[in-house]
Amino acid sequence: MMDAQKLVIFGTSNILSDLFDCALARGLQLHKVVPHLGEEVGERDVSLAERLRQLSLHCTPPQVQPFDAFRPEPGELYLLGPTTPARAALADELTARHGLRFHTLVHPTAYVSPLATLGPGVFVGANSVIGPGAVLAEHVFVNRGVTIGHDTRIGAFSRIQPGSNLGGLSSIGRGVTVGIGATLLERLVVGDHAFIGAGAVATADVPPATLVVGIPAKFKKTLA
Ligand SMILES: CC(=O)SCCNC(=O)CCNC(=O)[C@H](O)C(C)(C)COP(=O)(O)OP(=O)(O)OC[C@H]1O[C@@H](n2cnc3c(N)ncnc32)[C@H](O)[C@@H]1OP(=O)(O)O
Repeated sequence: MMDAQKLVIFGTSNILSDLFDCALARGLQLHKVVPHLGEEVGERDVSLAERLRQLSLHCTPPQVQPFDAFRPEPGELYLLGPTTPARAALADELTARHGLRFHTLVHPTAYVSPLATLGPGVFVGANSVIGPGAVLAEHVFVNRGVTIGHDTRIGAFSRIQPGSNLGGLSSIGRGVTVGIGATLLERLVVGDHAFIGAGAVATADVPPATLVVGIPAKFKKTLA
């Protein structure tokens, strides 16, 4: 029998359990978690230790390895743990140190058109649908229950939060966040590092590094 492929996750975030869930649903072995920067656990967050304790009730939890002790081993698959656009620096560091090639992880309940293209490091969560001709650049994070319309392109390190719907023929920049439950009409251009607030309906193009909120989505502030 072939050994299961071994998933290594770099950095932690509140989304870690979704990555565990998806990996298990895909039959991957949870091999290692390699924390990056010190973990900030807010009052309403769940710590890595607690996540691993909960996981150990179901399966063998991954080993936690310090960042500097990590060395690549054969049979490993690599994914980033944090979902903020700031994780671009982590990807760069791992590429520079170890020349890693990142895995593309898709939940088995997601539908990805065979005519779509997913870059390395992309995650697609449960029940999401990626339409034909869609192109997701490296490390795009698609949460649960998202739809991406046909021919829409999404730049590297963008994250699309649960239940949001993106129309077709749009161009979404790099490091963009689409908040939970937002809707973007078709044929839009969203600039790099823009933020579409939760529940917004974007009916027009969004300039780079701009927060828009509401229905229809309006300019709220320029982001640093
Ligand atoms: C599995 C999971 O849990 S995934 C979770 C995913 N989470 C999300 O998608 C959340 C996305 N976050 C948001 O939408 C947030 O509201 C943010 C990031 C836009 C808030 O940004 P901040 O810079 O903190 O804005 P702040 O809270 O200071 O609000 C600024 C103004 O915008 C308003 N505002 C903020 N968010 C929204 C929103 N989504 N819709 C309407 N108005 C909003 C605030 O009421 C405030 O208005 P005011 O100036 O009249 O007082």
